Amino acid sequence: GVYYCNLGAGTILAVNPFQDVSNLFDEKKITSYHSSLLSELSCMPAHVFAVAERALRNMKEGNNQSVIISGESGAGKTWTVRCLMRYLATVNLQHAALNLSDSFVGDEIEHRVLSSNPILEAFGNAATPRNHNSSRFGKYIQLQYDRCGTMVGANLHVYLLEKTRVSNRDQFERSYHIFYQMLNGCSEEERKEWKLPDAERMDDESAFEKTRQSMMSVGIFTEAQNQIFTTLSAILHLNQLEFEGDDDLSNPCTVRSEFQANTKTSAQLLAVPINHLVQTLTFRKIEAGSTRSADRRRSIFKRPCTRAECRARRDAMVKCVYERLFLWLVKQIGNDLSAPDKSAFHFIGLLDVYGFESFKHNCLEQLCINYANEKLQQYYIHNFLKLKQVGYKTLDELALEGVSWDGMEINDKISCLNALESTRNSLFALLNEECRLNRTTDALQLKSRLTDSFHKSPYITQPRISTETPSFTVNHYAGKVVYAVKLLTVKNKDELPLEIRELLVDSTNPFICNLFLDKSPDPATPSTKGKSLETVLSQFKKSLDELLTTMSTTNCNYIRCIKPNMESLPSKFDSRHVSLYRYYFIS
Ligand SMILES: Nc1ncnc2c1ncn2[C@@H]1O[C@H](COP(=O)(O)OP(=O)(O)OP(=O)(O)O)[C@@H](O)[C@H]1O
Repeated sequence: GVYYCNLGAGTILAVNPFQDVSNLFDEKKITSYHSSLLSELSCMPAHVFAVAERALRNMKEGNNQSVIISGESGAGKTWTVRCLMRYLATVNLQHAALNLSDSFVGDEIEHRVLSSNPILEAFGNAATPRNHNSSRFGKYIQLQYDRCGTMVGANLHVYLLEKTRVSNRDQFERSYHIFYQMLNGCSEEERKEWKLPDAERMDDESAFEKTRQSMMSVGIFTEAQNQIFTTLSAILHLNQLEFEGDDDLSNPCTVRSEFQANTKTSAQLLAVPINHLVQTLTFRKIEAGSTRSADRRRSIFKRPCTRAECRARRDAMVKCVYERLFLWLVKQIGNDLSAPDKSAFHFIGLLDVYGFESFKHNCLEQLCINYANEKLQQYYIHNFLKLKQVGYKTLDELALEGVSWDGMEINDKISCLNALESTRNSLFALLNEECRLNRTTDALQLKSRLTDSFHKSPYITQPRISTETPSFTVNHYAGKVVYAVKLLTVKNKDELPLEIRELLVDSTNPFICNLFLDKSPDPATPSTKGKSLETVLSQFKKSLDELLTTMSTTNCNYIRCIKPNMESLPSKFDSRHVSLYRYYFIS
C-alpha cells in the first residue's frame, strides 16, 4: 500500500497503483499537506502533494520551480501532472479567497487551467498497446503567480506531436481520441453536417461532451468548435482516398472511383475546388531553369505523381492539417490562460515528456523522444550530483524509507548525447546535412554514410542481429535502440509540398486558410542565407535547449514514475520488470 518513496535530492519515486486507492488523493489529504508546518512537511510520507506543497512554498520565497515527471509509457506521468495541477488549483482557491488578493477577480483561473487537460488529452493522446491514454506530445506548463503567491495564469509549451499517427498506425494502435469521441458523441444533425458515417456508439460518447465543455471553459465557443470538427471530418475523408494509375506514368493516377464521394466531401469540408484538390494530390509542380527571379528562362510544369507519391501527398496533407489544428488549439488555450499584463512574478513549471521508447520499428519520432530523455537524464544527473555535493544524505534518506542500496554508479553513457547532437561529427549533423544537400539518397546509401562516419563511435553502431531493412543502433543510456534508416531524411525534412499549402491558403473557409497563413516557416524551409536548414531535428533540439535554459533558472523537483508491471494490472509488482537501480538512474 505504499506508492511513494523519497529518494532525496528533490526526487520521489511514484508507483502506479493501476486502481483507485481510497483517500490517496482526496481533499483531506490536500488539507493535511497544505496545513502542515514546514518542520512537519519534511517528515510527512512521500507524496505527489508533498512535492507540490514544497514547490509552492519555495516559489513563495521567490524561487521559480520546476517539477520534472518522467517514466516509461503508462507509468503515470499524465495522472501525476493532473494531481499536481488539482492540488495547486485547490489550494490556490483557498489562498485567493482568504487573502482577497488584488488579482482575485473570481474568474476561476484554476478551473480554466484544469480544463486545458481534457482538451489536450483528446487531441494529443491516443490508445497504444502500452497505455490506453498515451500522451503523444511533450508538455511544459508554467503556472504563473503574482507577488502575493496567488495563481494568475499559465503558459503552455508543447513539444513534437506524433502526427504520423493520424495517417498511419501499427496494428493495435489508435489515432487521437478526438476522432473516436466525435464519431461516437456527435448528434445526428452534426453527423449530417460533418458528413460522418454512422458509427456504433461506444465508450467515448460522454468524453466528447466533456471535451466540448472544456473548450467552452477556455473560450473556444460553438462556432470555433464547429470549425474544428469540420476540419477533423475533412481529415477522416481525406484519409480514405486511394489512387489508381500506372507507375510508369503513361496513365496518370486518379482517385479510385469508389472514393469519389470522399473526395467531394473532403473538398466541401475544406472549402476548396474539387478539381484543384485532385490536381494537388496527383500532380507535382516542377520548376526548371534558373531560380533567379530576373531569369526569364525559368519555367514551371506539372508532372504526374506515382501512386506512392499520391499517397505520400495525401498523408502529408492530413498530418499537416492535424498538426496545425493542434497548434492552433494550444495557442487558443495559451491566450485564454495567460496572466494579465505584469501580474505574473513567479512560476511553477510542470514537465511531462514522453518516456524512453524502443519498438520493433523505430524511426525519427523515437529518435527525438529518446534524445529528449537522454538530455533530461543528463540534466537530472548533473543536478543530482550538484545537490549531493552540497550535503544531501541520499543514501540515509533511502534507508529511512526502508530501501537498501548497495552502491551507485553514475551512468557514463551520457556522452551518447554528444554523438547525437554536437555541432560536428554527430548523428544529427549528418542527418541535417542530408536534408540540406537535398540529394536523392536511398536508405542503403545513407546507411553506408552512417557506417563510414561512426565506425569508431561506441554509441552509434551496427545492429548485432541483421535486420530486414537498413538500420543502425544507438547505444542510449537506457538501452540499445535499433532505428530504421528508411524515411529518416524525408521525416527530418518534413516538407509540405508547396501546392498543398497553396491549396489550403486559397480555401474560402477563413478558419482553414488561417491555419496555413502563419508566418513561421515550415521545417525544411531554407533560411534567408540559404545555408542552414530548419529540420525537425534542429527545431526539436532548439526547443529542448530553450526548455533546459528556462529550467536551469528554477529549483527542480523530480517525480520518477514506475510502472509496476507490463500488463497495467493493480496489485502486481513484477520485480523483473522493475529494477530500482534501472529507474533510479535510467528512464
Ligand atoms: N495514481 C494513480 N492511481 C490510479 N490509477 C493510475 C494512477 N496513475 C496512473 N494510473 C492509471 O495508469 C494509466 C496510465 O497512466 P498515464 O496515462 O498517466 O501514464 P503516462 O506515464 O502518462 O503514459 P504515456 O507516456 O504513455 O503518456 C492511467 O490511465 C490510469 O488508468
